[in-house]
Amino acid sequence: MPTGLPIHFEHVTKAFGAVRAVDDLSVTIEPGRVTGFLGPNGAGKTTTLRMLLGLVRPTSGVATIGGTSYRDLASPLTTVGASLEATSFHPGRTARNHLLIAAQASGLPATAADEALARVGLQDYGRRRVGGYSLGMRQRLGLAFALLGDPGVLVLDEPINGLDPEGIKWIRQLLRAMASEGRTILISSHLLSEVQQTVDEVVIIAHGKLVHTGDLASLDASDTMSVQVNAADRAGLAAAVAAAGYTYSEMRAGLVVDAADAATIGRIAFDAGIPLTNLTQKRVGLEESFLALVGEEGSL
Ligand SMILES: Nc1ncnc2c1ncn2[C@@H]1O[C@H](COP(=O)(O)OP(=O)(O)OP(=O)(O)O)[C@@H](O)[C@H]1O
Repeated sequence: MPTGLPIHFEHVTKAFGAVRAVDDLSVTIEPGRVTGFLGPNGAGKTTTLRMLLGLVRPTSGVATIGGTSYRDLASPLTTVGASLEATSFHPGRTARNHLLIAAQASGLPATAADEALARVGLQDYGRRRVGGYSLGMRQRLGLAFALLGDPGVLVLDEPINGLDPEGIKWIRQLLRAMASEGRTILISSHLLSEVQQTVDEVVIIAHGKLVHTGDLASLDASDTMSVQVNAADRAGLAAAVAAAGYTYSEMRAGLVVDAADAATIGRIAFDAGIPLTNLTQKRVGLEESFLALVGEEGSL
């Protein structure tokens, strides 16, 4: 069984002229979990992954896999598998041939190609030319390349982008299964909603800087809870809520009281002698918390 290794970024900075694409990023990605690397377009995700894979040299800081820089890994392909962008495949060549060539070049046996094809569900299509592949099949083939050396660490840039619902379900199950085998799985996305059901942990960057890291639930902080409440005497309710120091917005279905819990709002209404017709605790969605963290850019 391949070993999942931690990924460390230590004070990693990459400047392109005046642009700090990545700015003093320090974070650890643990094995056995699926970690979502999130941020709006241009936040610096691809540059960070490229530094991790030795494709771009950091201006300062170090990125390591199990304590070793990619360039110094004794056996890169069996340590870390990566798929950075939609790889261009020769349309006239079969998927199996593409993989066989890559396996041979890396000193892996031919069986590695068939195993990778099977792992991504392309075993029945491996002898077809890639030119006839759908986008989803190409994505699977890209993943097969990443899996060729059966690595313990998987780094995938936007792997869900362009997949149909069935493909999304499939990759979700695959990544979760691989994490439960103890592998380290890092996947980037500019949309939290796209990876929300796949990831255990999130690392969020904006303008090259780390803005949040933790498990998915940590995004759903309690101070982002609100209460939806209504009464026949809505004006009286609004006055009582405001007098207790809460801010609210008025919706068609009632008031939405910010940063409040249902028990407290219920008591305020009771004390004011206002019978309620509705009292519901609302959580601000994860997506909204995410957008609040990454700022306006998040809506791109
Ligand atoms: N080779 C380069 N030369 C100059 N600027 C670059 C280069 N590569 C990236 N940048 C800049 O660095 C910033 C971060 O880009 P990066 O591609 O890492 O972001 P990203 O989060 O991956 O976004 P996307 O999802 O759109 O690819 C952007 O402002 C980009 O224009």
